[in-house]
Amino acid sequence: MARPKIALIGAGQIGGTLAHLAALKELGDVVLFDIAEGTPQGKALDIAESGPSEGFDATLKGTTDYADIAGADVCIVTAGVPRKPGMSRDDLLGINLKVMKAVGEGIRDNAPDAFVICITNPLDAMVWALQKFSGLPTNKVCGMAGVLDSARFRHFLATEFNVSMKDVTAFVLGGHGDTMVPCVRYSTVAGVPLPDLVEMGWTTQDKLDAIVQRTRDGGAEIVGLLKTGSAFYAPATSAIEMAEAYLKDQKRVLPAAAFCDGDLGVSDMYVGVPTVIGAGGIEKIMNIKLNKNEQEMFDTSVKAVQGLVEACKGIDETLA
Ligand SMILES: NC(=O)C1=CN([C@@H]2O[C@H](COP(=O)(O)OP(=O)(O)OC[C@H]3O[C@@H](n4cnc5c(N)ncnc54)[C@H](O)[C@@H]3O)[C@@H](O)[C@H]2O)C=CC1
Ligand SMILES: O=C([O-])CC(=O)C(=O)O
Repeated sequence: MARPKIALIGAGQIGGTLAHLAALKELGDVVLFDIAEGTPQGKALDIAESGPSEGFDATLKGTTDYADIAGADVCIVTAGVPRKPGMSRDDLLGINLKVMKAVGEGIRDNAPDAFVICITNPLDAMVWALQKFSGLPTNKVCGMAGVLDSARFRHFLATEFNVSMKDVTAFVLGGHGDTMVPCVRYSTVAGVPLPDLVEMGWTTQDKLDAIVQRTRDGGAEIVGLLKTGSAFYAPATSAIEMAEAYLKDQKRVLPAAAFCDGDLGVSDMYVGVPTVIGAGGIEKIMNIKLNKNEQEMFDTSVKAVQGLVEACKGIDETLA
């Protein structure tokens, strides 16, 4: 049977890392697409030349021609620009919206059956626009942010508790911005919720609050350190986890920016919610119950995303 085909739209920092990871894991044959002539070809050849040492047979092709993504099973979109220190993700909206239009049309015309994972920021508004521009079914278009934000939360928690990352679960919901909602009650160490761990004296409420805030600021922390761009290793790993769940029909329960149609009280927009990802794409949204405080934070986050969606409609009238 032919290997699955994975198209990576954008061959920058995340795109290159995605290609490397997809090849190392032999998830499928990789096509790297970018508008910068030479970049996708150079990265594809460089990674392919690591194949003999790593022992993978997956093929890699770099291209500036959308025709080469034809028939892709998965498309992961990182095309656009990242932020620099002093910028918010929302500052990227105008420039990246134009990129989403070109990418959406490219996917629509060449890979209409793909499962599409958008990474480009500001994430929730960009995935909303990408779905509109591509016209693909909403269950086949989603955004990656929650897996990354939850991984950051898990990393900070595991370090604080001095336990294995494997035993820490976490859910970060809402929009991928300053208003994201790390769900303390639904995050656990081996099933024991974080509030219980505070009661048990494993940490203090102040320390937990600081970890929640560090999680919210996780992207900005890396931007401040790198200075030339934003995080790319963990974002790529997170999207690969989602792509693998789809390709292997794993039915993984992962937070993703998914199209909500009344889910968690949200209608007609994309926002971070717990989902089940399998061969059907976003197969289910878990309509978890939020308490009053969580609901308030989630509503604030949804409102922030709604504002960005309205801004998109103001810029491109075909979206209105
Ligand atoms: N959702 C999330 O959790 C995260 C999102 N991001 C976002 O991901 C995006 C990509 O980040 P990086 O890979 O670090 O940026 P990068 O600048 O390294 O790569 C972006 C690539 O997109 C290409 N590009 C620009 N316009 C294009 C078009 N019309 N068609 C195809 N390719 C095009 C550029 O030539 C460049 O190679 C940024 O918007 C960033 O903010 C970054 C980290 C996490
Ligand atoms: O912070 C940024 O600009 C990139 C991003 O979304 C993240 O790393 O979470």
